[in-house]
Amino acid sequence: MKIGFIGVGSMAQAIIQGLLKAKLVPAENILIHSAHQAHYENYADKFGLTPQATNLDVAKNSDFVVLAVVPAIAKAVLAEIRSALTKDKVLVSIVSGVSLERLAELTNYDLPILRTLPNINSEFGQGMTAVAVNENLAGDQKDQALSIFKATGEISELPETLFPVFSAISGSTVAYIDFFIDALSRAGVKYGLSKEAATKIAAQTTFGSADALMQSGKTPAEMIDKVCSPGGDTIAGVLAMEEAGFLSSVVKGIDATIDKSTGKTK
Ligand SMILES: NC(=O)C1=CN([C@@H]2O[C@H](COP(=O)(O)OP(=O)(O)OC[C@H]3O[C@@H](n4cnc5c(N)ncnc54)[C@H](O)[C@@H]3O)[C@@H](O)[C@H]2O)C=CC1
Ligand SMILES: O=C(O)[C@@H]1CCC=N1
Repeated sequence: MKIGFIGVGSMAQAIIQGLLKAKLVPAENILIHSAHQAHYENYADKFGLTPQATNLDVAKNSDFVVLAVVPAIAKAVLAEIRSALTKDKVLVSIVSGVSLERLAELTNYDLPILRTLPNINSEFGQGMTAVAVNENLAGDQKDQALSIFKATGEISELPETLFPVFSAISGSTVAYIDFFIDALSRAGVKYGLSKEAATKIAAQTTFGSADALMQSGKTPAEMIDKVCSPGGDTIAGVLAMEEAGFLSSVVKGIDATIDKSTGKTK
């Protein structure tokens, strides 16, 4: 099983590192090409991957061709590799906002296609990836395609209509959680902690809270209630955060993310 990456930016590197840690395939079975020769050749050299001179070579020599470029150039790159995309290969897209129908239109209608929306936590095996397949992808070929993302975390098969909201509360939310951790850490610095100590405390607390929530099977509201002692400190903090607009600020951020990914805003 050879997995080729077209584009070796932040997201492709996270998936590649996750695959290497999971040992899904030998490193040399990962083929890469991107816009910057010095970068992709050094990266391939460092991790034992196989560099390819062109996007077309990646497509010709891989069983799974992962399109990992920004949405604006997806069309041009697909035109470049279209002739090599035969139906014994699977096109795997991680590109935000490009539908299965559009991917088929830009390639060949008999091509097996997996559309995904991963997140950057794939690097450490803690990814969360939405997946949707077209009618040409089934059986072993589908299982193998999904195994790429199962190796780097959890997957969720979703209708494409829900991809924008998934992308907002997962792909983009990695940044929003870090934004929250940074805000907590700055509050810690305000009261005398070093930035390093405050960040570690805030990050471990975020990690532990997510883990406890999932292990307990309780709702977030139930977990909040367990921490809010009657007449205590936490309820005072929750009310002050809400007075400052915590909930509506988060939802407005998600609204803006969805509007951007669906082309409602520039
Ligand atoms: N960064 C993230 O957390 C996530 C990103 N995505 C999607 O992943 C895709 C890539 O995003 P990032 O990795 O963040 O962007 P990036 O800018 O870090 O990476 C883009 C890569 O494409 C390469 N590239 C540019 N022109 C090329 C060409 N003509 N042929 C081959 N390679 C070319 C660049 O050299 C670079 O390696 C986007 O479509 C984005 O929607 C999806 C989910 C999460
Ligand atoms: O910011 C972006 O456009 C991509 C899509 C989801 C996460 N990063």
